[in-house]
Amino acid sequence: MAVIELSNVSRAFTVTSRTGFRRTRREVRAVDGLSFTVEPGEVVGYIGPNGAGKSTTIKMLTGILVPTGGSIRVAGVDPSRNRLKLAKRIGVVFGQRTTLWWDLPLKDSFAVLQKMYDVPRARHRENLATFVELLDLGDLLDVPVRQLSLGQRMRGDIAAALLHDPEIVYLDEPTIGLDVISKARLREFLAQVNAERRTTIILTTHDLDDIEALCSRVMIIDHGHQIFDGTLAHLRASQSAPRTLVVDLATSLPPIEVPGATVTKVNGPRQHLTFPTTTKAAPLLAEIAANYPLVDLSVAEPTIESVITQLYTPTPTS
Ligand SMILES: Nc1ncnc2c1ncn2[C@@H]1O[C@H](COP(=O)(O)OP(=O)(O)OP(=O)(O)O)[C@@H](O)[C@H]1O
Repeated sequence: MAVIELSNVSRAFTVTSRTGFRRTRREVRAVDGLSFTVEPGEVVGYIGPNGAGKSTTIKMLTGILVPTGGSIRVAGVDPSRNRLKLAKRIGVVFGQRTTLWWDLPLKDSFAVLQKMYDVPRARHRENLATFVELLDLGDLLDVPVRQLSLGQRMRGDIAAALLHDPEIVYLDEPTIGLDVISKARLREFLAQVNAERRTTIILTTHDLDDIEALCSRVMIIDHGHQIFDGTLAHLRASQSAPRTLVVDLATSLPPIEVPGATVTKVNGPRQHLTFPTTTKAAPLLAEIAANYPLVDLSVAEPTIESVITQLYTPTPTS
């Protein structure tokens, strides 16, 4: 049974602007007729350009915002009507701000959370020991949160969001501002939590490496509408972003001529060619090998960035 269910959900805001002495009011539809379900244990990447409606969706899923239309059920309840009840079953991390107590040492924040969520002491101890080890928090427990670096604080925030064994976790930009090693460790940790605890994860991020590392499913939203829902492989296949062929020749030559492909860069004996995803690579390779002194070659799939950029870019109408 689905753990998250949205049916035709909308959320509008009234925005007032002033020009001279005139005040005008207009309606912004942050989320507009959104429907989807999420099954227990799924890791869903929820992505979209700035202002697409991601945070508004997450706020409705936690019950902070009430939809102006449609219905939502999270863990079997309406979030806005059962906010406190639901709080025990979900965890939330907002990368841009902390939910920890600024002046308290990390361990005291964790102790407050144990009381707030009424977590049995033995379970709390067990979870804390696991997260301290996996997130390398041992040396940080006595440090006041305000003295932690961004990466250290984020690890603390993630532990805090998981200590009460939530079934669902919403992560909003959890890797923002972290260095590559911290990002990789955090992704590993989240994958482990998902695998071992079957925690459902909804991940909002602008870092597509997070999505590639963690998400079995990606949902893309733009202007409040869902524009894609499927696997990364489907997403790649759904768009016609070109593939790249990198060819190493025995000698430097002017751009080679290969029907169906276009040379985009010449770098000494190395030439880069692009060709549509609909074209098969093998005949191109045969053509090059037959006509040029080929030494080595590789085919690069379109990056997920290029696929998504193409998806966000409206096609010009003629
Ligand atoms: N409280 C509010 N009052 C008025 N408009 C709002 C409010 N909250 C969001 N909006 C508008 O709703 C739209 C969607 O905003 P939202 O914050 O959900 O986008 P987002 O996808 O999370 O963007 P970002 O990636 O920049 O965080 C935007 O046009 C935003 O200006």
